[in-house]
Amino acid sequence: MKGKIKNILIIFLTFLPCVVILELFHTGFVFSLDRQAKHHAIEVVKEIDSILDYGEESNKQALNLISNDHSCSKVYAEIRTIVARIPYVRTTNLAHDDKVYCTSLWGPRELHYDSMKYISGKLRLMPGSEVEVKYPLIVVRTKIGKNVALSGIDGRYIKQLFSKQKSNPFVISLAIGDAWLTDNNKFTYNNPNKLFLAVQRAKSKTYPFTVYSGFNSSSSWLAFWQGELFYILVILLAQILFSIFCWWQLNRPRPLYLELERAIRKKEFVPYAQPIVDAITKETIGIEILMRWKHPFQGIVRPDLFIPQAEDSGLIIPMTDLLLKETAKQLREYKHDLPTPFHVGVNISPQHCKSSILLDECKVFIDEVSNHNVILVLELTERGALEVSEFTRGLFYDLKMLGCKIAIDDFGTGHSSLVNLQEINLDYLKIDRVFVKNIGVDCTSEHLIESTVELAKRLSLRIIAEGVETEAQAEYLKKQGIENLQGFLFAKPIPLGEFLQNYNQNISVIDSD
Ligand SMILES: Nc1nc2c(ncn2[C@@H]2O[C@@H]3COP(=O)(O)O[C@H]4[C@@H](O)[C@H](n5cnc6c(=O)[nH]c(N)nc65)O[C@@H]4COP(=O)(O)O[C@H]3[C@H]2O)c(=O)[nH]1
Repeated sequence: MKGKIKNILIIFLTFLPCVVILELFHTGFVFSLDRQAKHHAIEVVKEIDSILDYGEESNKQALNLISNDHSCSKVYAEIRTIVARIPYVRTTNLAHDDKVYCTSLWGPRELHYDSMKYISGKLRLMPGSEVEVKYPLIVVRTKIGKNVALSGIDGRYIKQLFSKQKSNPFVISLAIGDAWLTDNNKFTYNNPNKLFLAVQRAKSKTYPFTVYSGFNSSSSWLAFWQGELFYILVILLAQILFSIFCWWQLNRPRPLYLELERAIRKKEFVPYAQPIVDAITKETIGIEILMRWKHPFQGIVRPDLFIPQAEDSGLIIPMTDLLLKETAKQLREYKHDLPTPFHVGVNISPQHCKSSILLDECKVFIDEVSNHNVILVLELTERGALEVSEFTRGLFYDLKMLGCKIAIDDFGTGHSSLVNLQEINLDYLKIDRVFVKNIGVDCTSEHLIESTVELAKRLSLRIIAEGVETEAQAEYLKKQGIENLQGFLFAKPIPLGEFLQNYNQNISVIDSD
C-alpha cells in the first residue's frame, strides 16, 4: 500500500512539472499563432491593396478618355488597350449616373448598375460576371463628378495570392461588406472562419475590405501537437528520464545507518504492546513493549530487520530513549485504568548498560508515568554479552533503587552466565520461545525448562515464558509453577495506544457488569 502511495507520489511529482511545462509551451504556441496570423493578414492586405491599385489606375486612365458626348465608339479601342496593358484588370467599363454605356469587352452597351452595392462607393465583391459566371469578381469603382469607371479584377488572382505560401499553415479569407471570398475562391455570405483557430484580421486603409487569417485546426492542442511534435517529444522524453531518476533516488537502497538516523529524527519508532498474563487466572498483569518502525513507504517494519544494525551502530540507545518517552506518554493517559502493579517490560541492549544515560531515561520514564504501580522491567537481551563491571553493578543498584526490575530475556539462548545472574541481582527470567515451542515435542526443551524453573526458585526469581501458542503449552508451563505467560495464545503485539484503549474498554464493561 505504502509502495503504491510512493509510486503515485513519484508519478504526481514528476508528471506535474511536465503538464505545467506543456501547458506553458502550449500557451506560448497559441500566442505565437495569434501573432503570426495577424502578421500574415497584414501582409496579404498590402498585396491586395497593390492589386486593387491597378484597378484604380485603369479606372483613372479610362476616365481621362471621356468626352462630353459620352461616346463609347471614340474611346472603346483605347480602353481595351488600357485593360491589355494593366496587370490583373480583366475589364474596365465607363458609366454615367447609374448607367454603364461603354465596356472594354463589348464596346458600346447600355447596362444598369447599382452604385449602392459598392462598399464606401469604392468596392464590390460579386459571385461572378456575365462572362465567367462561376468565378468571383472584385470591382473597383472610381467616380469623378457624374462619370464613373468600373474595373473588374478576377478573384483567381486573389486566390493565387492566398495560396502563394503553401507552407504557411494559415487560411486566408477576404471580406468586402457582407460578402466573403474564401481561400479556394468561393463566394459566400457565411463567415468561413468559424472552424479555424487564432483568427486575426487586418483592415485595408485604402479600400473597404478586411483580410482574415486563421489556423486550420479543430483544437489548439491538436495544432500544438502537429506543429511542435519534435519539442513535445523532447519534453516527454526528458520527463520520463526525470521520473526514472526520481524513482531510482527514492528506491535506491540507502545505508541502513542513515535511514535509522533519519527515522530517529522523524520519530518513526513506535511502541507495540503484547500482554503478559497470569498463568493461573489468565488476567493481564502487564505488557512487553516491542519496537516497530513506522516507515513512510515500507509500512511497519519488524524489529529483527533493523535492531541488529541499530545495536551495532549504537543507534539503539536514542531509539530506546524515543520508545521509552512515547510509552510513558501513552501510559500516563491511562494510568488510572491499569491493574496494580502493572508490569511494563522494555528491551534493553547490553551497550545501553555502559553509561548512566539509562538511569536518567528510566527516571524520566517513571516521572512521566507518575504512577508508582507501573513497574518498569528492563529486559536485558542476550544477543550481546553483558559485561558485568563495577560500573554496571552500580548502575543496576541505582536502577533497582529507582524501582526498576531487571529481567534476562531469551534465557538459555545467549551469553548470560550463572555468575552474571548472581551479580546483577535479577528479578525475572524470560524463557525463550524456542523452548516453549518444543514442549510435547522434544524432551530436551522440557528438561531445560524444568532446570530453569529449579534455578529460578533457588535464586528467588520469577519466570515469564514467551511464545506460548497453545493451551497445552500454557497448561504445561502452569504445572511447572511458571507464574507468567506471554504469546499469541493470548494476544499478538498491537500498537500500545490500541492496547490501552481496548484494555480500558474491557475494564469498563467488567465494571458495569
Ligand atoms: N512466533 C511467535 N512469536 C511470538 C509469540 N509471542 C511473542 N512473539 C514474538 O516474540 C518476540 C518477543 O520479544 P523478544 O524476545 O524480546 O525479541 C525481540 C527483541 O529481542 C527485539 N526487540 C524488539 N523491540 C526491541 C527494542 O525496543 N529494543 C531492543 N533492544 N530490542 C527489541 O526484537 C525481537 C523480536 O521482536 P518481535 O518481532 O516483536 O517478536 C516478539 C514477539 O512478537 C508467539 O506466540 N509466537
